[in-house]
Amino acid sequence: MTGVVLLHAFPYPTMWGPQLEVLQPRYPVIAPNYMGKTLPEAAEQVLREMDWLRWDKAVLVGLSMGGYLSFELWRQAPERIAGLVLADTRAGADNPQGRATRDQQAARIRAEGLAWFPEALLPNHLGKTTREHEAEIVQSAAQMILDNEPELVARSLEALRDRPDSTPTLPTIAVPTLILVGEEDSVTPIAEARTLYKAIEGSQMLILAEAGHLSSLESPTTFNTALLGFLAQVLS
Ligand SMILES: O=C(O)CC1=CCC(=O)O1
Repeated sequence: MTGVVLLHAFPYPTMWGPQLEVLQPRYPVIAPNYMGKTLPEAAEQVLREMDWLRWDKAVLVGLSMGGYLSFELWRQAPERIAGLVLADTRAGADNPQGRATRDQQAARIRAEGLAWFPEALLPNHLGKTTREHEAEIVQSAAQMILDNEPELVARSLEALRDRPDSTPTLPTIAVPTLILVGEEDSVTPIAEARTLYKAIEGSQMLILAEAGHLSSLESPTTFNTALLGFLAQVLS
């Protein structure tokens, strides 16, 4: 059997509500929470869940950190992957400044908890349109951050810091791939999506209007239409 695995962004393990709503009546689908795990550990967790469900393959839908994990899964078990949706993500590793910021943030979370973290993340993670006009989405994203166990957030920052450069992985990807990016994504902007599109042979790419980095939350209708269209192609 082939299912759909939704791989969340950091630190939003419960972000897939709008997608689960449309997918659950149509496809076998899971949305694992891998906060606190390294990417290799998270990949092992996903493969174990697929084994338990007796899925031989899955379409992976990875947003941001979920995209980083999709690359890791492709390296570990390409034979288990039927297709990829890479949303608002990038192939490159952190630069030294990015790694230092992860360390500072992890140390502050361990010292102070998470109360300060939504204000640090959301101005970048949400697009201008959402921040100015969608107070409910802003509030819900903030609550998702606060609902985490602080130590798991700190460990995930270390996992992000330590992820490898996936650029050499891109040309090896040989399954149908859809690349999505919010037009207002300032974290992994359109140029990053184009890099993926150019390096993954046969991939498709779509820019989502009025969405930022968390495009599945910010523009769920457009995101879901693109996702369902892709799944209909791959799983028919
Ligand atoms: O911090 C990054 O590398 C980009 C990012 C934002 C959310 C996420 O999952 O990763």
